[in-house]
Amino acid sequence: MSASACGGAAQASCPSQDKLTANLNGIKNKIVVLSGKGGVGKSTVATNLAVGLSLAGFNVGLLDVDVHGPSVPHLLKLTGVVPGFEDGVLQPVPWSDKLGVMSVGFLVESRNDPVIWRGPRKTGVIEQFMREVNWGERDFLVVDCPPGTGDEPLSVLQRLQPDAKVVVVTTPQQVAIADVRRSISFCRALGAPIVGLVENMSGYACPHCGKVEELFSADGGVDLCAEMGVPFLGRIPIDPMLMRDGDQGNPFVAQGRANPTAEALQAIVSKISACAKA
Ligand SMILES: Nc1ncnc2c1ncn2[C@@H]1O[C@H](COP(=O)(O)OP(=O)(O)OP(=O)(O)O)[C@@H](O)[C@H]1O
Repeated sequence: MSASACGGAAQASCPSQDKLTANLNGIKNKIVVLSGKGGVGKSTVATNLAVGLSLAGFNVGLLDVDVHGPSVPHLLKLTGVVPGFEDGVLQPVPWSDKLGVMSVGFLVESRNDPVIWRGPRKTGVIEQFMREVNWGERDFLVVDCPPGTGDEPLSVLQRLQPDAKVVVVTTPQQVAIADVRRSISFCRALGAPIVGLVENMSGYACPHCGKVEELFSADGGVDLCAEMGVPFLGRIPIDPMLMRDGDQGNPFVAQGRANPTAEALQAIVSKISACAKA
């Protein structure tokens, strides 16, 4: 089976869903970043994708629905920010004039408090995000999901239908691949088209010379794409600068570096923007 990015079947929406998604009507392209496995770099990919698209001139929203570990505020140096609330709707927090951000992390009072919410509460928060954030006119909404195929990705994909597309993130190891295979089946069961798969932490980028060395098994993501007919979007190496930038709240793609990691991220941004509805 061969695969190309951008594909996707439209599905009929229902009136109650139309009401729930009214504040999403001005968004041309919805990209959901997910993975069956935790810690593979979903937030890193989602944040750099959103920033990269905004730097390419697109008007972008970034929505973080990881209720248990919302990391987007930290990755963009926006921790402690309280979003505005006007006319009954939340206002995205501006990172720049081209990128607005909303995260469940903005609504949790303390960064040290655990979020102990059962499924319906989590689903309710996600539906509130869908319904009550004034996204306005955007070229893209990038959604960072928590790991797995549970309530949060299910709610997001159901609410964003019929036109959400998915970017799946994995690492090369078989233990991640097995979970990510389930994510692909999950998307297919929901009728959500997959733009492609990113193999993150694929090899190691030397901080001195930039050369990428294979560390563990390679090509797990490529093989999975071939097996399941999913487009391959690229490999991002383990790069200490990518981690350090994230820790410091400086998105890597905005630092103007020229190395294999920057090239890989830029290529992913270009592939996603090539699929954009104008
Ligand atoms: N290619 C990479 N090179 C180096 N560090 C990376 C890379 N990708 C991600 N990281 C680091 O790995 C850690 C986990 O990344 P991230 O939070 O993006 O994963 P996640 O999949 O969103 O996690 P979770 O499942 O907890 O939501 C972070 O410290 C991040 O900086």
